[in-house]
Amino acid sequence: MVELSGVSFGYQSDKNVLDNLNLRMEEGRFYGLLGMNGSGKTTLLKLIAGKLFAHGGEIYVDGRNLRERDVETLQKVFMLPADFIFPNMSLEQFLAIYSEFYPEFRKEVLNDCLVNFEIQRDIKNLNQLSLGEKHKVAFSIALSLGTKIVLLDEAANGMDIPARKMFRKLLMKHVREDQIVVLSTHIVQDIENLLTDVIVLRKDAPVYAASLEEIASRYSFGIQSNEEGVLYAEACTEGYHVITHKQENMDTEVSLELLFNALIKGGGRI
Ligand SMILES: Nc1ncnc2c1ncn2[C@@H]1O[C@H](COP(=O)(O)OP(=O)(O)OP(=O)(O)O)[C@@H](O)[C@H]1O
Repeated sequence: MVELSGVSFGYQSDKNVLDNLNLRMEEGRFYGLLGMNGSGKTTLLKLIAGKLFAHGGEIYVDGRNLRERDVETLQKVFMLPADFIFPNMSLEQFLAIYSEFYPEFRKEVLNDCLVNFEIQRDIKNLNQLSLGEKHKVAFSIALSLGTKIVLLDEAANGMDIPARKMFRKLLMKHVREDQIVVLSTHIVQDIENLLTDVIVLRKDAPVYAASLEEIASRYSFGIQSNEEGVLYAEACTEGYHVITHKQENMDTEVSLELLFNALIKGGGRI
């Protein structure tokens, strides 16, 4: 389990990016991390990965305080940064260095991911791959390291449409029940049908965190001809896409995009 208790962090002393953040992430859950540009998604992932130190509050991974930086705890977490850079070396050389630190590394998972992405296993220089290929290989490595906590920062960026589909399939296939996945993205379609929970960072409002079950039990998502009784509405050709309090006779499939818009500009009713 990952627990953040009153976590604050700012790059400048007079301005916090994250302020008194409380969150809890559990095994077997898949968290979609959403937020506008600059809302602090990457910063949050870096804090959980132990790359940044919280200025206030504490972060616990399986009950161990991340401030201790003990190897056993750090081995449980892997973050794939959005701006990762591969060194000039072969895949084999790279794995020889990385897999050493991650005892749950599984070559079979890596091979399966690469085959499905149609990437040759024998990569002589990781740095000479195309952008999309780099993202496919980096994501394949991230999945194969088998860490308990997998943090993916906009990991499907640079992938074409079939690759994004494969990205979702591989996550479904290879993520274990005891893992926690947190994936930040601006493209909610990348994670719809995959995630179990949503975390939305908002610049001037507290973080919103809820499971999809909770959201579906509280709200109805549907189409109405008017804005009567809605918590949030967006005009569309058929009338309005709306969020209302849970209604028995309304479609309740959660629309992440509508929920996100409601949370960002909906006037605080959700
Ligand atoms: N190294 C840094 N030094 C100073 N400020 C930084 C640094 N990294 C990020 N920031 C600032 O912190 C804020 C949060 O940045 P962060 O990258 O966490 O946001 P984000 O939600 O991941 O954004 P995006 O969706 O654009 O990737 C931004 O205002 C950014 O300018």
